[in-house]
Amino acid sequence: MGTAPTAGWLTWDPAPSAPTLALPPGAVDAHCHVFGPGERFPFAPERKYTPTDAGREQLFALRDHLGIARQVVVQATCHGTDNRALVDALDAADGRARGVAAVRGDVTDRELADLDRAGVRGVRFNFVKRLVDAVPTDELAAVAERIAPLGWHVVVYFEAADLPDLEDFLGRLPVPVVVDHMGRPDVTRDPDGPEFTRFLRFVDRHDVWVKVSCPERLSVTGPPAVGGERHAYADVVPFARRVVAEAGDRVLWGTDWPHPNLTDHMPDDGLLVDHVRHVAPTPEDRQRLLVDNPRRLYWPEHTEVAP
Ligand SMILES: O=C(O)/C=C(\C=C(/O)C(=O)O)C(=O)O
Repeated sequence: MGTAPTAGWLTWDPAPSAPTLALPPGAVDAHCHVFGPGERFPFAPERKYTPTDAGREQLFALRDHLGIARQVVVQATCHGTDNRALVDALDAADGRARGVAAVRGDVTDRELADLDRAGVRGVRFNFVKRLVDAVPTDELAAVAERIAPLGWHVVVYFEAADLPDLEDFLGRLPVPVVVDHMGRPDVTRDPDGPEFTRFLRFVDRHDVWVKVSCPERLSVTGPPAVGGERHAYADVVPFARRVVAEAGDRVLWGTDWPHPNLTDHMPDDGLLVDHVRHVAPTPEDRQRLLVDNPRRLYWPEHTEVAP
């Protein structure tokens, strides 16, 4: 695979609007990535897409533009298990970022210790077939056993149809589990229907954490018309509202910047912040979603909200 971006790649919005929602002090973007830059941090040979560069400087600029205090940088599959770009961003963030890395079963204890020192607090198990080749679950289980003493957790990314085959395995992991993008529900179905109810039953049974992120990936109705009112992705809201209502002390939110692999539009990150108003309608909901929950998971040493 060459170094040119994947054909038709939609790159991130260099000039997002200013949110109209003022975020609470200490708000955390709990799901974002860095891509390269490729000349410093080459993309993995085994990757299934090649993005445009999206480096730490742009990531931090977005943080400041949106009124966010801290970020959780999640290793993207385009970098495979080469976590150097992630660690570089953590090193430059002056304590305002934590990381979720990608590792295989042959990771050494020294490598895990170095990642922990850099600010990594979890590993990501990606089950989305268009992104990665499958890793044997016994290898993943062994990784989970080895990160447990570090106090880390596992972030998982899967399609809704994969849940029946994964829930027993995920439920047995000896560490907290965090699900990306609500497990990618089909938002054309009933948010109170059997599919999403099964997901929330899994969340409840195993105290699973859930990111109410990526409405732009899940929505069928899409963003507002240009110049329209700023209520975007209305079809995703009932699903996210259920998660906030039923697992409010284990929900997280993130921008998913720089938004890899979108095909029909690139979201305005300012709109994604405003979308939170509809997902977490009260200030108490937003305090848990944006400040208290991510602090408990990523900055437990902070007893007070640091500015
Ligand atoms: O950024 C996301 O969380 C979603 C996607 C990509 C990845 O997670 C990744 O490459 O690591 C996707 O749906 O293509």
